[in-house]
Amino acid sequence: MGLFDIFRRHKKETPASDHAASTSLTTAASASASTTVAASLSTSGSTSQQASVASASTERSSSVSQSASSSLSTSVSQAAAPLSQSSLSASTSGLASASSAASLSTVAAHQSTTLAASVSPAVPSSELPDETAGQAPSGEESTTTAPSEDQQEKKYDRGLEKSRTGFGARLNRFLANFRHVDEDFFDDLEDMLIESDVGYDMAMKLSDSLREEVKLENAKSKQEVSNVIIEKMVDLYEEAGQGENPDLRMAAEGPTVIMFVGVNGAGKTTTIGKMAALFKRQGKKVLLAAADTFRAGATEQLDVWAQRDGVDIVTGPENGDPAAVVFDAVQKAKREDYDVLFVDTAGRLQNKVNLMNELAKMKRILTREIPDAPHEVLLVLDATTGQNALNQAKLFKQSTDVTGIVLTKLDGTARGGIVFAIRNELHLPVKYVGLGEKVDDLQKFNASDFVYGLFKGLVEVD
Ligand SMILES: Nc1nc2c(ncn2[C@@H]2O[C@H](COP(=O)(O)OP(=O)(O)OP(=O)(O)O)[C@@H](O)[C@H]2O)c(=O)[nH]1
Repeated sequence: MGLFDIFRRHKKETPASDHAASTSLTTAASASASTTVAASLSTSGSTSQQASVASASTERSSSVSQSASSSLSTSVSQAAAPLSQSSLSASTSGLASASSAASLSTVAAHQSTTLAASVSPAVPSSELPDETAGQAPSGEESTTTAPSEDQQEKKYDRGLEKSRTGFGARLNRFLANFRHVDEDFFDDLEDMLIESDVGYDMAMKLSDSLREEVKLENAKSKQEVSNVIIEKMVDLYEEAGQGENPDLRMAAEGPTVIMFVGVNGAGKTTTIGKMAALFKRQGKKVLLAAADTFRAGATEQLDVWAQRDGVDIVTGPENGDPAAVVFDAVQKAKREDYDVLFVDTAGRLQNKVNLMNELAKMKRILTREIPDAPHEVLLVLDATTGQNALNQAKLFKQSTDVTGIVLTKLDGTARGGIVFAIRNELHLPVKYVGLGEKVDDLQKFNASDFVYGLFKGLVEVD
């Protein structure tokens, strides 16, 4: 479907005067994702001291993963504490984080931990302790009442407000200076697109194909040029998305297993909390696996969500073997007929190699226990980190079979162009977007509605 078909469809569905409030959305109820920092996956900034520590930790971890994978049981010995955090540092500024990470976080208790992963029963939210504030999701609403379709639509519209106004304002500024189509026009267009986070590659492709198009369509007025730009963007976006499946792949029978990966602070835990609430509301029996045993407080944070959502959780001791938690969780999911198992993973280990080894180990366990699991490996990316998020995604994609993206904090960025860059450069479907910190702030992603939301008001349709 071309751009103008999308706009005509929306126009037909919605009275023109009411357009602003009505980005017709898919009604996938919500749950959501979220926050913070961007992580730079790189070894840059690491000192030689770190480098040697990092390599020591790599060796250590690979021997651990080998022994653990050959005889996987809940009791696994492993290197617990981080040796060096240089490679996977979480922050929007790679250098800042690399240097803070440069202080070698110590040592590493090479502990042997017998992991008796514990299973917490769900606790009614009325019985939640007050001290959950702070770690807990900030949403106040009950997870059992689904928001109405109308509320959902408004939320989606509000969540995209920044991107829409930011993108629109940039395009408008650009067009305000428009005199005629010449080389300066294309240079400015490329700058504008790169600023909007559509990615260098997409900006160049777009500018190249516009050269032809503007001539062909004989576009002269601002509105004509604007329409051609937007229509071309949508065409390229749709082309790059051929064959993508925007839906979650569910198991034909038995538990569906969904693994969440991504750097610290991208919003994995929050997304799981939101998605668990969503599935619970749909009547599914949901189990969470707290396999981020490395970050202090990560298990507690997920536990708070489990209690709040009224779903069960499998946890292990801090610094314990995450693979053991996964093993216990998948066993429980099979034995007790859970519909969905969500696996939270660490965003940062000693280094990138260790992180990827850990993820691979967890996947092996899941596949051994349920042959087509994990059914999804969702990479959680923080939209506010722009190109940094894209670079992380490339690294994760190289080392893990990522099947889709959850793009969080879309409410916090004025540069929604990242959605174009993800599709164009990664060829991975964005399956859900996080539009806030609350439990209902997760939306199933609909590409044409997103595009409509970005450009409405900028396109004139007959
Ligand atoms: N505004 C906004 N905030 C979000 C969204 N998703 C998550 N957050 C916030 O982002 C912060 C980090 O989220 P987490 O879920 O802890 O991130 P994580 O990836 O699990 O981080 P680690 O547990 O450290 O690996 C929290 O403060 C969330 O409330 C979103 O869609 N919008």
